[in-house]
Amino acid sequence: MSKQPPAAAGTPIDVVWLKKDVRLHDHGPLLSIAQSNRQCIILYLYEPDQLSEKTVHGSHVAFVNEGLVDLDLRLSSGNSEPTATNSDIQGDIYEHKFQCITVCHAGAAFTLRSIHKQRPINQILCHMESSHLKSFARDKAVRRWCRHEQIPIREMNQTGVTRCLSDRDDFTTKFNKFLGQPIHATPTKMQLDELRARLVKIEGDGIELHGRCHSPMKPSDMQEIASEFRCDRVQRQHGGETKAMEYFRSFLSSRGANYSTGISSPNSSWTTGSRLSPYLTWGHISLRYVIVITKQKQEELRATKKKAPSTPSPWLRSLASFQSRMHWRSHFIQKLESQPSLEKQDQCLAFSHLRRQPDDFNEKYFEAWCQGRTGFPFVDACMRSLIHTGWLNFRMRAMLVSFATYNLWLDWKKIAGHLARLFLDYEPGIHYPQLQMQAGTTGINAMRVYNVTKQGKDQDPSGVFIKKYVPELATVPDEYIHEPHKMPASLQKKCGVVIGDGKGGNEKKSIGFFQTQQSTTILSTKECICYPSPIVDEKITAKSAKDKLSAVRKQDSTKREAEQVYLKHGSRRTNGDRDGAKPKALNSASKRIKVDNAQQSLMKSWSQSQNGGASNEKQEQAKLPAGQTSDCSDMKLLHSTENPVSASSVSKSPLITSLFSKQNNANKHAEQKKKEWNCKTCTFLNDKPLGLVCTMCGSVRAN
Ligand SMILES: Cc1cc2nc3c(=O)[nH]c(=O)nc-3n(C[C@H](O)[C@H](O)[C@H](O)COP(=O)(O)OP(=O)(O)OC[C@H]3O[C@@H](n4cnc5c(N)ncnc54)[C@H](O)[C@@H]3O)c2cc1C
Repeated sequence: MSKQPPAAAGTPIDVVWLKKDVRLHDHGPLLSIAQSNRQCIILYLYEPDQLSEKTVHGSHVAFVNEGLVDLDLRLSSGNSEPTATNSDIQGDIYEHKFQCITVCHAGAAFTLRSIHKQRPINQILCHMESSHLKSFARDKAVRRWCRHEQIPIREMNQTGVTRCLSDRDDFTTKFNKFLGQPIHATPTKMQLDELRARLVKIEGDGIELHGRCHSPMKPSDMQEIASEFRCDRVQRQHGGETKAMEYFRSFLSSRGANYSTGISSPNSSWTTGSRLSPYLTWGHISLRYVIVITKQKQEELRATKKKAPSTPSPWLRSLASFQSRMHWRSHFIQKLESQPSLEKQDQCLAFSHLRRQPDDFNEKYFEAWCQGRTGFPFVDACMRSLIHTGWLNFRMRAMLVSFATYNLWLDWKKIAGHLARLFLDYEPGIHYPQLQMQAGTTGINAMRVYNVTKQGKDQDPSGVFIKKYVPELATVPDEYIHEPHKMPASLQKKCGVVIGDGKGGNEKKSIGFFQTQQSTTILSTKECICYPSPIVDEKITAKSAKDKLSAVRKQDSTKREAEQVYLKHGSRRTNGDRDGAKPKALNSASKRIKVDNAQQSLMKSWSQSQNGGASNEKQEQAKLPAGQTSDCSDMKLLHSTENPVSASSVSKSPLITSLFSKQNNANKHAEQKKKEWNCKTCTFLNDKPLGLVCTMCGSVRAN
């Protein structure tokens, strides 16, 4: 180990600011300081403003802590191999004393300022984060401060998401370019030994840092988290790069073979799914590393297949399917990066009034859903399994959201916090676009209303999953396990389970009764265990919800707005994918976009010829990418009656004739549109031109 002289006070230092990237492999910032000869601090912060988000749960912090201990152990032992196993982490992680990582319970800008006052910062190295609004705000504040102090901040990319992406068409090219860059080498043992010698000794060097933590901070001590969420989950996955690598290895060597066929059922997906999501979210494994190593495995498999083409193997199909999902990850995160307001706002504003009318929110339904006491065994099992483990497969997550937003008619914003706290892998960039997609408010995806009873029968035919997580129903015969309320009273008695509140009461009483109980407690009357009867009629509620959504989807204004959403966010893959954004749902809109683009260029050249080449500001504006207009202004322009082109000035070529007749229709349409007005309160499009109040929400017309 080469010894460095102690830091002279005032020698500038580098700061590696760890965020959601607590790992050693493919870590640009850590490699950069490992290769340098500069003094540095490796900093991790428990940030009060970020912890106070309603989405934070103690299990998230506990998972992060395991990652910190794992990394600290590796840095301090010089054990740089990502395949190394760290048995030390199995002990009480809260006993661990940080050797290499400086951890503080304090805000980012505040801590960096404090360090800089005591030892000038030469540069800050970190990864770019595309997360919720509070983290955007935090990053902006840090960047502002860096600019003011003239401290370079290098934010490296680890997701393949592009900041300030002006055109969604460029996403894939840029993403592939990101993937094509070499994986950052893991620092060698020698580099780590040298790095350790260059770490600033905080107290030893007389540096005082507010909120310094010498050991991981327990979630139970974090006052910023609401007290009921400062706990952990019994059966969650454990954090750390070592664990992440174990999961990845076992996936590629055995578990992943039946990925394609196994991921739909909550029984099989537990093992056939990669289970990498929390590691990817918290940065304990790198996205690029997973994609590249999987690609290598795919190449090996292809080579083997060439040698023995007749040997059947599910591997290639499974890994192709897995790779698509790895790509979707960034595809979804890009949406939030490009439009952070998706956390709070409907992607397609035409749906903003839905589920937000005065009587729409039913607190009892919400509570029953949150606790897994809806009387729909499969829904309840999924919710309770999440409560225990913090993980659920994709299909069942989608089903939970579908049930909440269609059958219970709950606003996706009301359920977002609960699910985020439950998901150990909570990733805002996937969470909000997915929530909206399942709730049907994106405007560009097909409406997916899950029949929860059918899902149960398909994915858990003999009720194994249900009986595991809804033990009240353990004695129910298989033929009734999906609809226990259909059991005759005599059979209920025989099984020792009463469906309803056990008092012969009606549904509502039943919910009230269960709502006060802990989610996993089995309730009992004197003789029997109780399980609620269904809180809603599945078919009736699904139909009513579909009708309401369809009515909005059919409106021309919705379609026009959906076009804008597609331009800004839609997947450009022509075949679409089940879980990805699906242009198919927008076929007509996509066609219209093409025509409109042609119209725009024609209109521009016509107007230029009419105005002697002077540019028409409004039409220039109409050419702006969707993301650069505050609303659908470009589409409004296209349909505006200010079109300077007259029929006589147009050539009679078939293309022009057809476009011109389309333009005439558009003009007629625009006339019609002038009579419609959007409610300022609920955004509902009212078609009564002289109406003084909104038909939907009753607000007084403001325009
Ligand atoms: C309402 C809803 C909310 C969701 N919220 C999250 C979330 O907060 N964090 C999260 O990681 N996933 C989320 N997902 C996507 C998906 O359910 C999980 O990624 C998956 O279940 C994780 O298990 P796995 O690692 O075994 O996935 P695998 O099937 O093995 O997939 C590998 C990786 O690909 C990514 N991925 C898989 N499916 C999707 C998808 N549909 N969209 C985007 N990326 C995907 C994940 O990073 C995952 O780890 C959500 C899905 C829904 C329907």
